[in-house]
Amino acid sequence: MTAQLIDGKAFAAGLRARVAQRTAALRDAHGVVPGLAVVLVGEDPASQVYVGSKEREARAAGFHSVVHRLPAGTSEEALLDLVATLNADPLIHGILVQLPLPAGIDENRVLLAIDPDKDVDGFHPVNVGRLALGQPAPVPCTPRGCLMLLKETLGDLTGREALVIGRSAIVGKPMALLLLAANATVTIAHSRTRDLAEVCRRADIVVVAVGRPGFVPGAWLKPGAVVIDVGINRLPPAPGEAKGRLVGDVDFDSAFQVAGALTPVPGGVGPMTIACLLDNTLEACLAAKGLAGAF
Ligand SMILES: Nc1nc(=O)c2c([nH]1)NC[C@@H]1CN(c3ccc(C(=O)N[C@@H](CCC(=O)O)C(=O)O)cc3)C=[N+]21
Repeated sequence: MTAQLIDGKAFAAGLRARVAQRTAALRDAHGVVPGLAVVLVGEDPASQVYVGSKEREARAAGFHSVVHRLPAGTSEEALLDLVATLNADPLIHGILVQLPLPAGIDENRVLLAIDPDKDVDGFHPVNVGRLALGQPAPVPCTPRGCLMLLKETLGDLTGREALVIGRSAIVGKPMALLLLAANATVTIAHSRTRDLAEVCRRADIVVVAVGRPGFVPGAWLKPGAVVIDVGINRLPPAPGEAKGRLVGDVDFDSAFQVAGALTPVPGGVGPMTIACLLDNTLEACLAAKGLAGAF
């Protein structure tokens, strides 16, 4: 038997529709419109595509959506000034500074400058701390989307053996905390882990976020495992192709033969990230207006 495909694209469309519905109800009842500001520094083509999608989908949900496109040579001070302006703007409830930032800009300093209440990425140290402590906080969009897909596929995660491969601040670490909060037994593996194939074979849930095409082969998986592929890797174009194919960190064809369920790339985790960003922005808006839980 081959794996069930986990349709992140369809799940994300449903989540966006619910956000749009709640946004319309909020506007009709209170005249309040969630505002999202996205800041993009430089001209990285992949970042341009993601930021374009965020802007389009925020508009489609009925948000006030603003994108600030700054040249690659922008100074750290100018970026910090923009963040301060957005922090003070009453029409903006969510601020996202697209990462990575160009060399020469201190990412940590910029993330620290964002008002934690407007930090819809959940990257501010205060929100990282809140997540670690189990306090309410905006949760990073990608791991949050992964958790939704896991719960949709498996239901209760209590007692499941979960393996997170990758220990980044934006995916691996928060993913492990979310799985722990959901009562899974969590292992975090990384580039120094010994015998990863053997560690992987024990896992009921595998979340892969390492940024290497096809890193996890089907042979590493426990038959029936649920596999979430966070990787988005653009392969070099094959002869006759204009653009290379997009592939994940999991070797799809071999994993498809062994896994119980598997997210595709594209159409898996990526669309969930943006849908969760919209949901986090709506929640930040509701909290700012004292309306949390009302819509
Ligand atoms: N502050 C910050 N927050 C982020 O959330 C953030 C960021 N910086 N920097 C870059 C990464 C990457 N990211 C993606 C979002 C959507 C897709 C997505 O929708 N992908 C589609 C395909 C897109 C395509 O065709 O290129 C899919 O997987 O189906 C991918 C990647 C958000 N990021």
